[in-house]
Amino acid sequence: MARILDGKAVAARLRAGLAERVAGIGFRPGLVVVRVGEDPASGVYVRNKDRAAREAGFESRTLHLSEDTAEDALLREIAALNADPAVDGILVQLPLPGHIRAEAAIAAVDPAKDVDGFHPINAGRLASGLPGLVPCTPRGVMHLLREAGVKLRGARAIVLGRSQIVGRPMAQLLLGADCTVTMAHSRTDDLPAECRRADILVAAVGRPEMVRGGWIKPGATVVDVGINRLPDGRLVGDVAFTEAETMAAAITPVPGGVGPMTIACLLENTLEAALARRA
Ligand SMILES: Nc1nc(=O)c2c([nH]1)NC[C@@H]1CN(c3ccc(C(=O)N[C@@H](CCC(=O)O)C(=O)O)cc3)C=[N+]21
Repeated sequence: MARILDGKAVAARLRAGLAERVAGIGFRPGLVVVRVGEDPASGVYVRNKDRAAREAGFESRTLHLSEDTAEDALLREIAALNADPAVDGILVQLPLPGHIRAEAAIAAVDPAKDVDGFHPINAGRLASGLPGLVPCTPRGVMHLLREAGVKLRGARAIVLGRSQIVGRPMAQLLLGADCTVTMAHSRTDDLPAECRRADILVAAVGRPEMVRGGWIKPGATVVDVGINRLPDGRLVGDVAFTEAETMAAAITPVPGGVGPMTIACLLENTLEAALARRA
């Protein structure tokens, strides 16, 4: 039976460490989450992030704009936050309403305040092996793998999903840690066979319980980034957990796995951005 990688506990330790560092720097790093409209899933995330930020001594606020906000009005709000010296981190909550181009909003954020790490400048830095702000979820996954003592150098890793937000930066970080990385996606031939070769499997596809027990190499480490709400209200990942845990050596649960790490890394990025801007 697999060891459970307790993201909730690791995230709590990470946040406690950040709180200690913040207490020693003489100012409160400022984080602003920009939320447009009423996407219900975003509500939970924004509240959790706000509480975590305050508990760790950050200044945190949400700029909540109405659903019908025009794109150029949103870009002006972002420009004002870029110019505000008290703001160290800006996160534009996704998804945005359909009439706003997400790429335009992301590109409008000052790369030095881009604590999501989604700006093309930061994505390019990561792909080039240069320092920059790294997306929170992949960063959180790397923390979890290191904390769990998972051997990375030379290991075969597979990333399911090629999103800008998780899959691509995840593959870059694993590559940077000397894994042999496969990026798989909806068009990959014989996905189960690809998965069975992997010592480390990271699932980030957003399809409930798609990864079955038989896809997992015995003894592998399984990281489940998916958070899917089923019609019956249950929260499940992209991995069929009860099947997978009989095959894997270590596995992250949903909830309580990667999600809490994402929030802790948002704070870590905000502190990093705050210190870098003042250096
Ligand atoms: N610009 C932007 N950046 C994001 O990072 C971003 C975003 N937009 N839009 C929405 C998604 C979603 N997301 C989550 C983060 C943490 C949990 C989390 O902490 N989940 C807990 C609780 C889950 C629950 O009970 O609902 C867990 O997995 O244990 C969930 C979801 C960040 N996102």
